[in-house]
Amino acid sequence: MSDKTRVCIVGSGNWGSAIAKIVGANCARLSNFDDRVTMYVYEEMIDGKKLTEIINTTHENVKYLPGHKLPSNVVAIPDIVEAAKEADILIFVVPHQFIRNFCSSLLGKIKPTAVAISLIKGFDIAEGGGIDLISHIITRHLKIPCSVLMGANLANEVAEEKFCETTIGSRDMKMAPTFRDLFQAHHFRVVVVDDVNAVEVCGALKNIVACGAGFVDGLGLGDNTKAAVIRLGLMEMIKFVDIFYPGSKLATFFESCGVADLITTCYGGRNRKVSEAFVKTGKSIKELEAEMLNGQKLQGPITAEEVNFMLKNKQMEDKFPLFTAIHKICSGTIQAKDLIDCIRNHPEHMKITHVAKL
Ligand SMILES: NC(=O)C1=CN([C@@H]2O[C@H](COP(=O)(O)OP(=O)(O)OC[C@H]3O[C@@H](n4cnc5c(N)ncnc54)[C@H](O)[C@@H]3O)[C@@H](O)[C@H]2O)C=CC1
Ligand SMILES: O=C(CO)COP(=O)(O)O
Repeated sequence: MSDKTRVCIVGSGNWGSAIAKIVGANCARLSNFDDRVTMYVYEEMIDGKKLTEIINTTHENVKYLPGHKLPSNVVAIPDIVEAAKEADILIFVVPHQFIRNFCSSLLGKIKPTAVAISLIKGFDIAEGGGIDLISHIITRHLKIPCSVLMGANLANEVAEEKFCETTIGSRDMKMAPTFRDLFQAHHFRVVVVDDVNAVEVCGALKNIVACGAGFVDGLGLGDNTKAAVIRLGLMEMIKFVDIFYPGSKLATFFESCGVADLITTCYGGRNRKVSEAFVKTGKSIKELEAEMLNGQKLQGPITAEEVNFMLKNKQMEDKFPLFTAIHKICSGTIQAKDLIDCIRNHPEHMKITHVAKL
C-alpha cells in the first residue's frame, strides 16, 4: 500500500472540472500525494459516447469545461464508490441538491480515516424547520471531518488561470498545510481560516444576493441600485451569520469567501445571468436554467427557498427583507419590479448609529 495521500474529487461539473486542473497538477508535482486523482463523473452520453470515456481519452470535460485540458493523471470514474473507496481526501463539488444521495451511496464505503473538504455552495433543509450546512451533512452521514473551500472563483476564469484568491475554512489546523499544497497554484492563492461555518454560509448566501443583482440588471435599474442590493445583501449575510452561527467573526467577510465572492457572483455568475433573463423574458427560472446553462445547475433560487423555509418557520422574514423578496420573486409570489419596494424600508435604513472605530 502506498503511504501517499490519495485524492478523490466527487463531482465533475464546471467547478469540479476547473478544480481538477489544479488538484491534478499539484498531485502530479508533489511527492506526498499519489499521482492518480480519481474524479467521480455522473455518467451521461455525449454524441453517443460516455462522458467518462471522453474525459479519459481526450482529457477534456467537453460538456462542463470545454476548451481546457485536465491533467492526464485525473481519471474519470462513473461509479462513486469505486472513485472514493481508497481516498484519504475527498473533495466534494456537486450541485448542493444532490449531496444527500451521494452521501448515502458512500456510507460505510470510504476509509474511516478519510477527511473531506466541501466546495459546495448551498444548504439543505433540516428537520425541525431549520437548515443544515452541507459540510455538516457530510460529517454526520459519513462520520468524517469536513473542511470547506469558498471564494471568488468563477470556474471558467480559474480554468483560464486568471489570478484569484480563495478561503479554506478548517477546524483542524494540522490539515492546513496539506490543503494548501493540494489547492494552491500560482494563479489561485489560498488563505486558511478557522471560522468554518461563516466561510460556508457566505458561499451559500451570496448566491441569493446574485439573483437580486440579476433582477436589477434585468430591470435596467443601474449601477447605484445594484450596489445598494449588494450592500444590503452583505448586511443580511452578516446578520444571518450573527444570529444563526454565533461566535463567527466579522473578519471572515473580508476574506475571498465574503465580499469578494459576493462581488464576482453579482457581476459574472450564472445566478446573475439567469435572473437577468428571468426579468427580460418572463420565462421561468427552471426553463432558463435548462436553456442557458447546458446542464450546469443554479444554486441561488433553491438556496433562497431553503433560507426562506427557516426564516418563515422562525417568523423572521421581515428581518431579512432582501432574501425574502428574492425568494418571492424566484417562486413567482411577487414580481421582480416589486423588489425595490420590498427593500425601500430595509431595517438598515432605520439605523441611527455611531460608527465603530477601526
Ligand atoms: N461553477 C462555478 O463557477 C462555481 C461553482 N461553485 C459551486 O460548486 C458546486 C458544484 O458546481 P459545478 O461544478 O459548477 O456544477 P455544475 O453547475 O456545472 O453542475 C453540473 C454537474 O451536476 C451533475 N448533475 C446533473 N444532474 C445530476 C443528477 N441528477 N445527479 C447528480 N449529478 C448531477 C452533472 O453531471 C455535472 O457534473 C456548486 O455548489 C456551486 O455553487 C463554487 C465556485 C464556483
Ligand atoms: O460561486 C461562484 C463564483 O465564486 C459561481 O457563482 P454562480 O453559480 O452564480 O456562477
